Amino acid sequence: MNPSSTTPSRLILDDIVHAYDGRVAVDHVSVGIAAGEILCLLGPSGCGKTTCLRLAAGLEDVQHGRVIIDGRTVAEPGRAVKPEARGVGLVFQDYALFPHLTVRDNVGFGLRQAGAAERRRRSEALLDLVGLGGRGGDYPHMMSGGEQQRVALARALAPEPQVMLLDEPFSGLDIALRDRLCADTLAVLREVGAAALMVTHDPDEALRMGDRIAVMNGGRIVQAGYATELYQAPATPFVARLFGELNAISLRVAGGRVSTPLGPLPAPGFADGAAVTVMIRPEALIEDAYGVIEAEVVEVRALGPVTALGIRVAGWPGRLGLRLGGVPRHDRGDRLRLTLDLGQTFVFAADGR
Ligand SMILES: Nc1ncnc2c1ncn2[C@@H]1O[C@H](COP(=O)(O)OP(=O)(O)OP(=O)(O)O)[C@@H](O)[C@H]1O
Repeated sequence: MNPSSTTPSRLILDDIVHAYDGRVAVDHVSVGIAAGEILCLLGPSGCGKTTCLRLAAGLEDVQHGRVIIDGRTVAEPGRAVKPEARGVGLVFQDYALFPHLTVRDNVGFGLRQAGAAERRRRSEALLDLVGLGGRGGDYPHMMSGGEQQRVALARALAPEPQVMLLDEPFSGLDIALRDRLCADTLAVLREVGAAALMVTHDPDEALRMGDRIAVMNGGRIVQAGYATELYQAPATPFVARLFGELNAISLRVAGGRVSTPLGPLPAPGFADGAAVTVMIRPEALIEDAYGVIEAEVVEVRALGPVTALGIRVAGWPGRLGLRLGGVPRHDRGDRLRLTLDLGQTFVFAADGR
């Protein structure tokens, strides 16, 4: 992502390279996040996400590149503004609350300059904001894990940071609680208008939380953009697979297209004879009484809101995955007619990753 693009960025990581013991963990990463915007760094374990966050927070010294907050360089090789002087709020998974302080005092911890009355007023207001109004007198051990995480969020927001850094803030929570906390956090971040950088390995969480998503792999950003861009136009098979397993087949291009057992697909930009991997999302296969693709159902799995079918189509090696909304309406052995949604099919160079 180009940090000098249209909206002024409140937080910029500019050409960050970082190595541990000579092994590169972050490789020329640049991101810019505007006020009121949430950018999710999404990628598998070990791809360098947390290192980026730690560099932005000042918990790690910058070896190459710069961290810029509100136009001010806060870290570059050999020079670093202290973490507490960066105006940054941190919500790290293991950023424990102080057990001997009440929830209210935990939230007010970063407001020591304010008078006692003001500190109390602001702590209570923040607890209201995260849905914990009236719980200020409790101690952390009296709260559930999700409630403690909301307290941690309120504590991070208390000094009204211009920048929020969140590292897997919802991991380890059950789905219902995670969804609620995601929504709460989103609302709070929007209200305070901070620039937020959030790390997650969970694509659902990134889609839910991120205004934009930067996908990392092997220390690099492989694609960055709006969620719809990543979903509809993945730059690599890796990005395509992030949002669910795909049906894949290896073929060769002929006459600007590739002939698949599901019909021909355009293959612009590929030379004749080029080896390609065709990837088709399960949701690209649409049940259609007039469809030209004939399939046989070989597997039916009810997944709650959707049903996953395994189907066979003449010429396709193995089975294809397909998803239909709702409870199962098919049995093994049923025959289906399908149409292919070309918007959810992708042609990548065979050696692409
Ligand atoms: N303090 C350290 N010393 C040595 N190597 C480290 C250190 N911290 C991270 N690494 C290595 O750097 C790479 C990137 O780690 P990082 O924690 O940034 O990745 P991540 O994407 O956040 O992973 P996870 O989701 O598992 O936390 C990994 O290979 C990791 O083992």
